Amino acid sequence: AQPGAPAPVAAPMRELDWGQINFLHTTDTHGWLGGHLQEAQYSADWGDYISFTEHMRRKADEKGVDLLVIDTGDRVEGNGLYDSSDPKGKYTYDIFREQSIDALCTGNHELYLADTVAREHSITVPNFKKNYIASNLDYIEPETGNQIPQAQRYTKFKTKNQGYNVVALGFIFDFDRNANNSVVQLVEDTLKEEWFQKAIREKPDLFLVIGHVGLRMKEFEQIFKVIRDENWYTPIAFFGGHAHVRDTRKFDDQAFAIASGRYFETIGWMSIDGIKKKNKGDVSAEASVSFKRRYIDNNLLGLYHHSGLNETTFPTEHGRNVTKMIAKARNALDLDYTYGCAPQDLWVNRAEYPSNTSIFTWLEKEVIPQSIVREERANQSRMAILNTGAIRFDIFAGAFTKDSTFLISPFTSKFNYIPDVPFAVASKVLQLLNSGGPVFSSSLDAKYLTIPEQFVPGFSPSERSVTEEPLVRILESESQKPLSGEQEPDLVGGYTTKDDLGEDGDDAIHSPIKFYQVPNCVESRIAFPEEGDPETVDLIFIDYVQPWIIPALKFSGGDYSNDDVEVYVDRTLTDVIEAWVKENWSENC
Ligand SMILES: O=c1ccn([C@@H]2O[C@H](COP(=O)(O)O)[C@@H](O)[C@H]2O)c(=O)[nH]1
Repeated sequence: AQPGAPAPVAAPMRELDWGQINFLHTTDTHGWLGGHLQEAQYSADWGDYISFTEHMRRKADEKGVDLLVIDTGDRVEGNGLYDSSDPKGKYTYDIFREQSIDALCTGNHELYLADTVAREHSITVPNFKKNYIASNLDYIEPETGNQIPQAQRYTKFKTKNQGYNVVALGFIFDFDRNANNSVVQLVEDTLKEEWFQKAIREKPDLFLVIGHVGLRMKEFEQIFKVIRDENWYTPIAFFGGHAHVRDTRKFDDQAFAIASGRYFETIGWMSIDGIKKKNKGDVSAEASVSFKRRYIDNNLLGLYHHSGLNETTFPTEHGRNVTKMIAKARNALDLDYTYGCAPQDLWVNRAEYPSNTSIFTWLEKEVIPQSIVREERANQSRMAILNTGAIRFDIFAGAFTKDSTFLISPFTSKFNYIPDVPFAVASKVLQLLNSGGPVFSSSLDAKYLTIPEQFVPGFSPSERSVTEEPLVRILESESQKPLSGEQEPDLVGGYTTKDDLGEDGDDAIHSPIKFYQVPNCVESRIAFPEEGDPETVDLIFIDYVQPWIIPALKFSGGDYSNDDVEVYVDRTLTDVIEAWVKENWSENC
């Protein structure tokens, strides 16, 4: 863990079930390689994960089974360690590559900006040359304009100890907001490609499908059907992500998918037993395969527990060195530099919106009205719209650092506007953005305005609960009682996941708390007349929302196009929040 990270408290634990093939999985780490410095439950860093993996690989060798390490993308955007350097990722690509990873793929965050796409192609792909898979993603070479696969389309390998033949595929969901030096092929079309049809006829002992794909999205289902039609009994292990939740989905008795949360809070564990090795010429034979899963809270006590080691025996030399690399990078970037002191916690979805503890209420009532202003139009009534997905993380009471600004909002979107929109038209926009529906084309689903945890309808984040109190504070106020006798233990708050395999997936047994739905967008009304409505307003919006704003205005009776849009404030939300905190929370903690 990083210097200054809070120490975790022991929780009652569920063990890891080992099988013939075992997997460790990360996804949507978004640059959190230093772990969580304000939450003890997730405070282990990438160096600790490397130590853990080394121990688990040794254990696998001792048991004569296999262990594969997977990462399913969105490694960038969301943490000062990645976002605050120039160029972005100056330190994180080198830190990430220290882990030995058997299969990895691209997420949508590696594709939003052309620079990020190019860095992925020139740094991460060669760093993991044999193991990086890009089944439906191409890169446009800047020198030639040629469209080439971002990486190999699939891999074939034999596992080290059990000698299983594996065919591995690596997908990104049908993402269409990628920069124009990348091409995402629809999954449905990829499945018809000749190479794919050949891959699914390789007759391996196991198909490994990794993807930056939410488990309840259509893409894994499409892939499952096509592989299963050709291979009636071959086990298929899916590793997904994107929705930022812990989840396991059953496709059939021999095909399961796991998603391992977000922000390096979770290390996913999947194990498979009962795989039948095919002899040459064998057709697929029915087998009784069992899949197990565990969501490991990423903290040192848990990692000691699962590796059977302790503070002295756990850190490996390699792991220790990577922990030092991270600390050095954090220092070089001055990530602990304090801009101010947050007087209270402000939650993304652990508090109701609107409320005094909602981060969106704070932005809507204080930050936006006080910050989003253009001098020459300061007296003009205005409405400013922000999508809730622009906010990625909570604010904890206490020091608000340079790092905090990027944890909350790492994006480079700025503020645009359309001047002098009739109020009668502009006032209908927010409701349309929040209700979604047929106003927007299918590729413009309004759910992509909100936080990823709400992407799946009816899949309430309240079922994926986290603590009511910041975990650090729980540690200070309570001691853990042993799980014995009549006494109910005081459980540390944390994830209490329900998935297709039941309610026993999390390694640490936690007490749950409530999560709340947040709207797709929020709106501030600024410089409005004291009485009555203005005739016209400046309609301001963070530029990510623009593709939805234009059809919403059309539907409301305003015939606007992208040509009517101008820059309002040429600063990112990250810059805006930083300036506001310096001005308003300037006292020391
Ligand atoms: O520039 C951006 C990019 C993304 N968002 C929001 O993030 C989600 C996607 O999150 P994942 O981490 O990829 O799951 C997107 O739907 C937007 O809500 C943004 O606001 N600005």
